[in-house]
Amino acid sequence: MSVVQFEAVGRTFRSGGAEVRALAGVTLQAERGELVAVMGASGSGKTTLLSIAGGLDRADSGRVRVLGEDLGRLSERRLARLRLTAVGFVFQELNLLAELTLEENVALPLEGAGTGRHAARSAARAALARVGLDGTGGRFPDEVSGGQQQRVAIARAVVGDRRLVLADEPTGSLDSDTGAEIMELLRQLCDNGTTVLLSTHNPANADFADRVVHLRDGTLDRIEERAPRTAREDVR
Ligand SMILES: Nc1ncnc2c1ncn2[C@@H]1O[C@H](COP(=O)(O)OP(=O)(O)OP(=O)(O)O)[C@@H](O)[C@H]1O
Repeated sequence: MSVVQFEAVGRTFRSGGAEVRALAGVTLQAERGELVAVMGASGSGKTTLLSIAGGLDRADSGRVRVLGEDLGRLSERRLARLRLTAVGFVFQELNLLAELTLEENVALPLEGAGTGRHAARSAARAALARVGLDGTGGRFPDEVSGGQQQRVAIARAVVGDRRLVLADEPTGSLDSDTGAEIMELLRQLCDNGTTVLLSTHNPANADFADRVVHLRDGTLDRIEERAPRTAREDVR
């Protein structure tokens, strides 16, 4: 079973009298442990694709399956549940809450999904350890670097073993060395079984991908299969 499967997916926005076809007949898939990079010029449909994969927006044609669920058939309530339990989001803007500690920030999605406070905090500490921030849970976002803040955002996306991470330009606000460290981390998560769908303008990020999907004006231009930079031998 693919983690994400798009079959001829379309999405058209209407604002005023104008219509914008953000996606037109896009077919792609991502399997367990794969990092799939979505590339394309500004406005080519990358964010729309990620939003639909994460159930934040709905396709208006075609079929989208996530972890075997046909998103078009899910009620808003079940879609929200899937978002809370199986899917994590990472954005260019970190969206960490300044008044909460790192551990509290990471625990938030679990607490939102109904996990008790103690279990959520303990899962948050485990997620922080997975991103190389063991022991930093009591600090506040403004006490750590931008790269560390992005690691916290990734911990928040994977906490509780979410199987799909949707990352929209996650290195966009970082310098290139820190960006490469974040890509190494995403690659490592994939090698341990997470699936990452990443939108990026940066060809260096695509070097970490198993597959690169090129969008042009909402259509699939081509798909490249890649041998990713990190060795795959350590796949569990
Ligand atoms: N809510 C919306 N209402 C109207 N048009 C929209 C909406 N969301 C996206 N669009 C349009 O759909 C097209 C695709 O947008 P999208 O944000 O998916 O592109 P993108 O590849 O992510 O761009 P960028 O790299 O600049 O983030 C654009 O023409 C955009 O203006």
